[in-house]
Amino acid sequence: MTSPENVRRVACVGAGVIGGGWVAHFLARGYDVTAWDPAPDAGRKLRRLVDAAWPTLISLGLADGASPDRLTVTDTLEQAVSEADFVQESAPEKLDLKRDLLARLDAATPAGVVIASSTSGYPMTDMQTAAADPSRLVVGHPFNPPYLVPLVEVVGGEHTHASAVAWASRFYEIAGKSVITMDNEVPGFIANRLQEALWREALHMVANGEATVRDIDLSITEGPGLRWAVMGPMLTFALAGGEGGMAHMLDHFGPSLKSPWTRLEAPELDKQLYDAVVAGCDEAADGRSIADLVAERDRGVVEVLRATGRLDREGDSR
Ligand SMILES: NC(=O)C1=CN([C@@H]2O[C@H](COP(=O)(O)OP(=O)(O)OC[C@H]3O[C@@H](n4cnc5c(N)ncnc54)[C@H](O)[C@@H]3O)[C@@H](O)[C@H]2O)C=CC1
Ligand SMILES: C[N+](C)(C)CC(=O)CC(=O)[O-]
Repeated sequence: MTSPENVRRVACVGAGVIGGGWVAHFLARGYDVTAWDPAPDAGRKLRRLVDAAWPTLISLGLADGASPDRLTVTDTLEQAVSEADFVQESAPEKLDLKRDLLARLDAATPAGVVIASSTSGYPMTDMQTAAADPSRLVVGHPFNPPYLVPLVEVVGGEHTHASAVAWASRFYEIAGKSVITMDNEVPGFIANRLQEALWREALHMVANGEATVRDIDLSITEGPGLRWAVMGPMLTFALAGGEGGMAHMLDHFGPSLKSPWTRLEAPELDKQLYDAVVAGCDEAADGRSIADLVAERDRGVVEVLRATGRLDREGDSR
């Protein structure tokens, strides 16, 4: 098995929003990247995504020798993975598709090479059932866009070997990511479980006419979101306790946790709610295209990373 330090070639299978973002990230980190996606126009879309991200990646600093020319889009899945030192799967979030694809990847990838899935929430135990060698299959859950947002959540399944989880965590670190390695398959991992709780409440408020899509977004970008880029919800709330810190915060506000501030069931995603959320986002976009919004988001994330000193962290360059 190649050590994480000696990885040269990464295969990305599935090259949409997240697979394409992974491709841009690994190219910027100086890897050779092979990519495969069954969609007829996938290669063209992928190169467009990489080209759009590249100026930002240059401004952040590329690894020695990094170049978009080191991307090869292959005609088959087998060609993409046959010489890979690591495989990142980013196909659609459908359990049966992931099961079949991971089994196919396992059959085509050289023995011992770790294969990671970008899944947003399926436990690896449920996805690895059809693979001949499930021991090398891990979840490597990224955040959009993977070339800018550092976090990856790594966890194995029941049949994953601990060494594959450790290998993937180390590799992602060398490749410039911030890694949370999980010992157990917590539903939704950590960050998505938190995000989904917030999202569920947001949908309830839109469905009940309690808040507009714009109100929801402003409530985060002008409020808690500003603090969360600096400190997480725990330390942020510790400061709500003043000199008494978290202990005073819990004494003061802990009992109100029992107040009915939250609705625990997910709302029905019926047509009315669907249409309200889509129309609200169109209105919030205010004529900006998705490409405009991606560029605006990327500029903002880079500024936040700079302002919070995250760009010069140890381990960020290889
Ligand atoms: N979009 C997001 O914000 C995030 C998505 N993810 C996860 O990443 C994965 C991919 O999601 P997206 O990139 O958003 O979806 P997407 O729809 O943008 O891209 C999926 C790509 O997979 C390709 N594809 C279809 N069938 C395939 C197959 N059998 N084998 C390989 N590729 C196939 C499609 O042609 C498409 O290009 C999912 O597991 C998702 O949960 C994880 C973090 C964030
Ligand atoms: C929307 N999503 C559930 C696919 C988001 C993620 O999984 C992570 C992210 O980028 O926020």
